[in-house]
Amino acid sequence: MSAADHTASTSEPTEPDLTPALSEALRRAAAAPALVVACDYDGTLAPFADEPMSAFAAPGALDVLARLAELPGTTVALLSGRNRAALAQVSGAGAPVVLVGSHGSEWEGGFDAPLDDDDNALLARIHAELTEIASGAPGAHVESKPTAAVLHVRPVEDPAARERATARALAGPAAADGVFVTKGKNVVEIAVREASKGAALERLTEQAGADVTIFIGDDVTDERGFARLRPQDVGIKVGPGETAAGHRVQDIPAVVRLLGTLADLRG
Ligand SMILES: O=P(O)(O)OC[C@H]1O[C@H](O[C@H]2O[C@H](CO)[C@@H](O)[C@H](O)[C@H]2O)[C@H](O)[C@@H](O)[C@@H]1O
Repeated sequence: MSAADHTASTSEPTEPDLTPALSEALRRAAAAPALVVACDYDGTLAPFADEPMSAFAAPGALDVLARLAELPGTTVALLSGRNRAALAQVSGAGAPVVLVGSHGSEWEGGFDAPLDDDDNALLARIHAELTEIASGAPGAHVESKPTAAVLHVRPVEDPAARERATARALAGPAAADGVFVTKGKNVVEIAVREASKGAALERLTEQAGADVTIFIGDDVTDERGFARLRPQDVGIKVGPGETAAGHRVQDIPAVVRLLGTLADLRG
């Protein structure tokens, strides 16, 4: 059943935000001996902001994650496109919450495959080209990550300038050989290493020996995570848009309430 089907079948939800199917899935997950709860950060737990380091977690989000992470047999993870240091800083989250950055490729011990000289040279070139593109679109800026450079156009007021900058990035540095491109929400990210939230979820699931994994996300990059969930797992898409997730909630406050419901059921 698709997320749209679940959204449509809202006859008798037990919580205002939750369809009966999602309520039942949470009840089942809460009873699992080993549970992973993995959440995307931006757009899932934190409202968007023009300046990435000002995108703080929604009220109650960190408290409920910490509460879940204290429960026996429960692994809680933030699985973000951000680099790990930025994720830790902006979210304020830390152990026992597991932080996985750079779209699933950056763990506590760093990257599995660190960059070599050629990768670093390519990354520097991408960064320079994106910086030149950003200089032509007032408000645009470039975020540096260990394996990627990101053109941000959210603060660009003129929609035509925003479109132009995005198109230039896609036609220019994003079309180079050996790069991996992610077009997210008002961002074009160009990486020199491939990363997948799907592979990261599988690793979290295996490490924890999880009977059930819950993954919550809002962006296109999260679709690679939803696509790799097992039948017994629970994928939850936040907000509108096509998705491979089996369930959907409307917005960030609904995510915080849902996590609270899960903690109550499991606690
Ligand atoms: O996987 P996520 O945790 O959702 O991270 C995805 C990207 O999030 C950040 O960009 C997004 O949030 C910014 C702050 O609100 C916003 O300005 C931008 O428009 C959004 O796309 C982050 O800066 C990126 O590095 C992440 O890849």
